[in-house]
Amino acid sequence: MSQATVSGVGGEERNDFTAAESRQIRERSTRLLGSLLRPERTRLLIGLVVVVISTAAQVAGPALIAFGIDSGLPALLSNDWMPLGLAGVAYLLTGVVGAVLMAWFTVLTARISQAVLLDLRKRVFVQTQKLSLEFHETYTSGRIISRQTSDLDAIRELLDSGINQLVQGLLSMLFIGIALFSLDWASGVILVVALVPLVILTRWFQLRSQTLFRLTRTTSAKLIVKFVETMTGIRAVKAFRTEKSNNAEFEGLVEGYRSANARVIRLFGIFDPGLVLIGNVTVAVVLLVGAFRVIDGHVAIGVLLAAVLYTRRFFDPMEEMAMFYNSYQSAAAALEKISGVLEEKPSVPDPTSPIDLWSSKGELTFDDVEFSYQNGRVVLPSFTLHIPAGQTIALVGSTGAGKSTLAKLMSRFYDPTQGILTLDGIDLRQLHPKDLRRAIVMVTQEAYLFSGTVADNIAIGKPGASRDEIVAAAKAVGADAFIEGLPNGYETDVNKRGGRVSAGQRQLISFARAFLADPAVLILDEATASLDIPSERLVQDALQTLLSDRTAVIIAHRLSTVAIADRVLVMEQGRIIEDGTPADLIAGTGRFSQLHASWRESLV
Ligand SMILES: Nc1ncnc2c1ncn2[C@@H]1O[C@H](COP(=O)(O)OP(=O)(O)OP(=O)(O)O)[C@@H](O)[C@H]1O
Repeated sequence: MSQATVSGVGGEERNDFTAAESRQIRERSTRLLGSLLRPERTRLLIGLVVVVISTAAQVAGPALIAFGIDSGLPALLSNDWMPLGLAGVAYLLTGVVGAVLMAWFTVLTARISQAVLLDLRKRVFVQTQKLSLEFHETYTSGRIISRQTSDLDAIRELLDSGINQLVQGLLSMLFIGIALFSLDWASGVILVVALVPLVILTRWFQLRSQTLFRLTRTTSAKLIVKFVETMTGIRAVKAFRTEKSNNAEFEGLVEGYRSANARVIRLFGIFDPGLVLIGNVTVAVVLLVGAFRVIDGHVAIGVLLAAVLYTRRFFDPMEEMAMFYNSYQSAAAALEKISGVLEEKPSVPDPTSPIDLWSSKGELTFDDVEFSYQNGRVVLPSFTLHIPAGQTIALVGSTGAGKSTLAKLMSRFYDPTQGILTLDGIDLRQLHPKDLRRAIVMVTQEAYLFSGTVADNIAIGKPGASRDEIVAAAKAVGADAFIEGLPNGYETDVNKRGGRVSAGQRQLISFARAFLADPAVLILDEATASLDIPSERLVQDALQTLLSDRTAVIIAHRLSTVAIADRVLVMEQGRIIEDGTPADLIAGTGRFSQLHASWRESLV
């Protein structure tokens, strides 16, 4: 397998990585983690010092008890309260210091994790928005939602508690080991022996859980994808009554998720009691061996008590550390996926040294342009086309002919695979993105309205537009009348009940948006065939206003639109097979005159 297959989101669907590919993915995650943690390095350093002191203070407890019992009590019998008093004060002090520092550590790590998560969340949003349409057309919305939700949650879980517990756990085990060996080496040796079954059990758990956790993640991701897909396509679901089969499929997925989780729980069902058992047996052995040695006079009673307390405490973080492994696994997988998305390069990159175009005339030229999507099949074979400034072009052709593809090239959603596409003589790839967006606007079929008011939605065309400008734009395209009729006029929330607008009205709002943007080139995917006649007339009038004084390319679905065009391009299988004025083409005998005839028939 070539290395290139795992770059970006390429390896997401695979789990048969070679060693080199795994390394590549791991390095990518590590790089991302490094770049996220770098700004937090001062806090991290303080946090490390704080947790070391706080754990040491907490581990001091049993040793002080041993001192109190073995030295304090005998001294007290001879009326010397000093050693016991010292032990008591020290115990209290270490307790307080340990607690205060622990609180500080918790706050510090929470701050770090918040900062890291916020940074990551922003990066994912900025990146997914920056990625070209090509990425979004293949990477499903369910997957992109998973990146921003469940993946970030997995990382949050790890940062919020997992890492704290791991660091505290490891330090505590280390300090306890040292304390135990310095107090009573025999108990220390028993603890080391106990490490053997502990390591075996943990290793067994790790190996088993790795596959199982991966299974729970993939099954839960499938659930999300199915859910998002169904809800995005809810209209088609309702129209074709696919609820039943969707339910059945979803049930199957839920069952898969449940059984994966059940297997994880069963695994914990063996691991947890196993840990407790090893802990208890070790404590019993330490107590038993210690008791004999106390009787022999080798060990003081206080030391034995401390040894038992230490042994007990040694096992306390084990369960949490095993859980850490769980959250670490999900977080690592999440980070791998997120780093893949962040590594993706936009297929339509911004120019490195952009050319400014202050005011565009709107002249478009395709010079020997060829285009194929990622799969390599040539959709638009090499062609040359000149669109003079100010011309209104109707693009017609049967479905799949390549009309939308041509439109997507003009608005630079994609770049040509060969040849050059220029605006006023400048290669679109060289044009400053902000100038490009100002000069060329595409109104898509969906006429998408974002949450917010009608006014907000129109203002998208020109951020910061005044209310007068917004109303003027609405008036120009004939949208003013219906907007004034909405419950709150321009302030009506388009997503609230009562604010719902019809397809034609949505189209008008998007026209007002485009009018306000006032681009030199307007590209319009005209999908208004379903409108009723009055709405159609309204939209038609709006269109006339919208198109005047600019270059316009309309994917025309209606005869009335073609009539207002200066020029018609007929496309077939990616080629422009006819090019002329509507009148000339109708008079001819080509594809368009047939199309025109059948349109006419459909009107009578
Ligand atoms: N993202 C894509 N990846 C691969 N192939 C694509 C993609 N989008 C479109 N195509 C293919 O490109 C060809 C042209 O599609 P295009 O959408 O441009 O046609 P169209 O003329 O606009 O059709 P319609 O009128 O149905 O919208 C079709 O064969 C289609 O299958």
